[in-house]
Amino acid sequence: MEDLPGIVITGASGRMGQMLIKTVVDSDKARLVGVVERAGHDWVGRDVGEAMGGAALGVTVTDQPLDAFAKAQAVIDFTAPAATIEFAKLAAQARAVHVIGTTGMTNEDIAKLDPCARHAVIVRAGNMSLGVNLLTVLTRKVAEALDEDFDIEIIEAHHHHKVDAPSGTALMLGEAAAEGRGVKLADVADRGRDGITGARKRGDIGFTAIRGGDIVGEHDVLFAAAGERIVLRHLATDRSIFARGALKAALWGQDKKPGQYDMLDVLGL
Ligand SMILES: NC(=O)C1=CN([C@@H]2O[C@H](COP(=O)(O)OP(=O)(O)OC[C@H]3O[C@@H](n4cnc5c(N)ncnc54)[C@H](O)[C@@H]3O)[C@@H](O)[C@H]2O)C=CC1
Ligand SMILES: O=C(O)C1=N[C@H](C(=O)O)C[C@H](O)C1
Repeated sequence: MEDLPGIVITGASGRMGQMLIKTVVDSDKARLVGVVERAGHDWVGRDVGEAMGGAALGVTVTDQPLDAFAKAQAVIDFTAPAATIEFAKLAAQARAVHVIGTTGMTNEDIAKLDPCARHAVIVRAGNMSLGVNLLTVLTRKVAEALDEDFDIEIIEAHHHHKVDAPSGTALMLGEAAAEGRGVKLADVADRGRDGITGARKRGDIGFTAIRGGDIVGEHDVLFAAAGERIVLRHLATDRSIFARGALKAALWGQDKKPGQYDMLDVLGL
């Protein structure tokens, strides 16, 4: 047990934090060595199992990430962009694999990961599930096969707590579609239609975000032409798919050279 990779979970009380804690505790391939919450959170100082409403796990929630990371082989981080950038610096200092599930990061945020990846392995993906990563491969292939007579639209739906749009997954799918078309997503993305928008521009990739209730995550990639439509769809019904993918990434990263990777690398897709 002692020689299994030690994992720290950040954002312990969050929807994904709690799912990740359960996934690591139930795994026979890793052990939970630390959990982090933001300073001032009422879980700090408590046993995380009890804070989650169950039996004690012998791991106390801390607001001192570096102390926790120093004891770990990997950090799994589904929090918020500003926190993730700080955690990347600390994970690099601790030489721990940093698995980043946080979405809503700007290009400037992402650039701040570059110096960290010189010292440690970073695996980052807007969606850690096998199904969505396979969908990105299919999306690229379909976009490659069709010309601009097919309008590409990405429609995503999430729970009403979600703070960023389009979702990280929608952007991954958009990148895949743009790659298939041989264009840059930044040049063709249409992300905010409202009012008199004018007719759709040929070649654009459109995004629509639905927010409501407890939807875990749904993504459609629509290829619409005159007389026919193709829809590629992924429906997530349980957050465990993201947590399992993140743990797989943390284990995969153990023997890799410092650098930035994604789930296509982890899954070999
Ligand atoms: N890549 C993927 O497969 C997936 C990514 N996500 C992303 O993960 C992120 C979190 O999602 P949820 O768990 O639903 O959100 P949430 O709001 O339930 O949890 C976020 C947690 O992070 C904590 N946090 C914020 N700042 C912190 C700091 N400085 N130090 C420590 N903890 C801090 C909050 O207190 C909270 O507990 C979002 O960006 C979401 O889009 C969610 C599901 C799957
Ligand atoms: O915030 C969420 O919940 C999710 N976020 C990720 C995203 O932005 O795509 C992944 C998943 O869809 C759930």
